[in-house]
Amino acid sequence: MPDGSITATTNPRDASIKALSVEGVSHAYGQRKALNDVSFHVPQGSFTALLGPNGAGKSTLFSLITRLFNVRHGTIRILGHDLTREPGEALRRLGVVFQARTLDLDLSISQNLVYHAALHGISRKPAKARIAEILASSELSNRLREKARNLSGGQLRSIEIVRAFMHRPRLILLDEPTVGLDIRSRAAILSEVRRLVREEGVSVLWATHLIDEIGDSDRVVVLHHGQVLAEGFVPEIVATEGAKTIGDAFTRLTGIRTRPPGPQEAAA
Ligand SMILES: Nc1ncnc2c1ncn2[C@@H]1O[C@H](COP(=O)(O)OP(=O)(O)OP(=O)(O)O)[C@@H](O)[C@H]1O
Repeated sequence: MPDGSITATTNPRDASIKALSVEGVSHAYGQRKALNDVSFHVPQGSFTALLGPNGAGKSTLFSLITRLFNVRHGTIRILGHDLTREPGEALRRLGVVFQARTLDLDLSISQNLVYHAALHGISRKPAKARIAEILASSELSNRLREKARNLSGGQLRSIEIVRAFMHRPRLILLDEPTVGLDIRSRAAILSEVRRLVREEGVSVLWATHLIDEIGDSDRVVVLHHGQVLAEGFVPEIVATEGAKTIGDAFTRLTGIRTRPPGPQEAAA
């Protein structure tokens, strides 16, 4: 029996079991090292930002956690379940929002969500109840019969987030979910995910290269050139770096100057 699996099964709320633990993970594309001995964790019930510039290795890491790639060096555990030794147990506790859009635009919003729920063994009635629960305070609850192609980019992303939450996973990965969205949609999506973290006690790993998406009480993992340069709550990282803000700390760690949102991101 793998380490931690008995405790994880009998007491999933045990805080000593991490929602995600990544230990000594490396990955290379041929000669190019994308991840180099990466270790960090996501505590249960936390919003953890994986902060890194383009090419840092965020998508590679997500490909390993979702098992698109095999973990060849190191160990990844989801709620104590080793991804290599117990892939079924690990993956059924996981929800994912990939960077690329993945809804079927010719199906209705409801059909997209009910179909996904069916893949997780959830039948139509409980699936519809779950959709209503997640979308209780959203205007999208009145548009479930519309084709997905009628929605804006931000609304499509919101539905992908609902879809990731449908089967009540304990850990959700979001790979740069606000890329290409205007500033208002970005803020709406971020606050919706934060609400679900609070209300459902789910754990989130939110990959981003945008400093302004990080809140003062978030945990942050700074990834650069495939290596973890810092991990901790924002005030800890800021203090350790002798910085004033998390943006400042990021610049000290990586040598990269942060910039305000670009024109598309800023357009309301
Ligand atoms: N299929 C691939 N073949 C070769 N090199 C790759 C491949 N995919 C990624 N890389 C390289 O691995 C490194 C990490 O890339 P990765 O896409 O994981 O970073 P990222 O942080 O997700 O960046 P982005 O935000 O641009 O997607 C980069 O140097 C990238 O060029």
